[in-house]
Amino acid sequence: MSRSISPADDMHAPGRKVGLDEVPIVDFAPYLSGDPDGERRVVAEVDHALREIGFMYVRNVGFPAALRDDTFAAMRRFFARDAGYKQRLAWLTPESNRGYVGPGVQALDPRRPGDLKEAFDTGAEAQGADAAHVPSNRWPADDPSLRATVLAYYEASLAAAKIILSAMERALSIAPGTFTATHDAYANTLRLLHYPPVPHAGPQENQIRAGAHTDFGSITLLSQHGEGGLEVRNKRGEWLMAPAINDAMIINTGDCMQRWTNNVFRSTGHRVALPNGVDTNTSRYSIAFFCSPAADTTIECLPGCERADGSAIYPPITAGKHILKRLNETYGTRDKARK
Ligand SMILES: O=C(O)CCC(=O)C(=O)O
Ligand SMILES: [Fe+2]
Repeated sequence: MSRSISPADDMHAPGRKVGLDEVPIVDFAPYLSGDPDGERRVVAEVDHALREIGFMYVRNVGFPAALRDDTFAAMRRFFARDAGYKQRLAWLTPESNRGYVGPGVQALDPRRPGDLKEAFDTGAEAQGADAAHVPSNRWPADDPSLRATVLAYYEASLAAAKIILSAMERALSIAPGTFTATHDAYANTLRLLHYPPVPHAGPQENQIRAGAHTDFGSITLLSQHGEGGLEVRNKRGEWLMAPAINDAMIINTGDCMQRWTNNVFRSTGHRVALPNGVDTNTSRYSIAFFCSPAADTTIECLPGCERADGSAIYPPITAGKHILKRLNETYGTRDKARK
């Protein structure tokens, strides 16, 4: 079934099922066991996955399954509310990047119509004096358990992300803390996603659930509910279906990490297609935890990642500037969608 697809031209042809040699499953149990051989093995697996494909499934990274189930239940409740309720919590600016994003508002592939999805973006709550510069979450006042569940999910995701980031530091032989100590600030985004049913006559030409894109930050931790729908582009340009696997999260590296590592770790294109390529009468839910370094972190070629001649591909940039630029590109359609 393997075929060569030009991603730009073939929006609707479904991908083929991914092979585990292509997106491997990395079991973190040996990494956390304290056994040096086990640790080395996991680090090597992470290194291979992120250099070769930029995606991996991760198991046993300490994320509580019950919390994932609770969060899916809470977001199902939220997205079932009427449009007016959700719109009162609307996402307002790329700078704040918090709140409800309605259908068609974001186009992850800016050359395409807006994505057939709705989202709710949240982040860490400001502590003390940080409130002066940290954007506020836009929680619904009548559902305190949504806030509590989502904030718990945020904390558990950050803890899991730090374990993965520490393995990545070891894979690159860079100073411990280079990644783990720069991801504590308020730059991470926890995004709840709902892809509603798509009626047969619904989509515009080339409109899918999430257009082909790369992620903006350092790593993304994704939980899919049910059947999946995520597709990952391999080096040959083929779309591979990456279904939900029990007890595993999908991890991928984003543009910021690719830039930081001078392209050693890949930021790989992906999208969410329609299950049968045309329409669907089922909803899909997913949760993405987008990790980004603190906004003032300078992203420049890490030691050991230089090209053979010692040079770097990219000039230095701050993480905040880089992420804001990418957000702005994908929200170019928002004024159109509101009309
Ligand atoms: O919903 C998904 O499975 C992936 C969404 C995604 O790639 C994104 O929002 O960046
Ligand atoms: Fe993505």
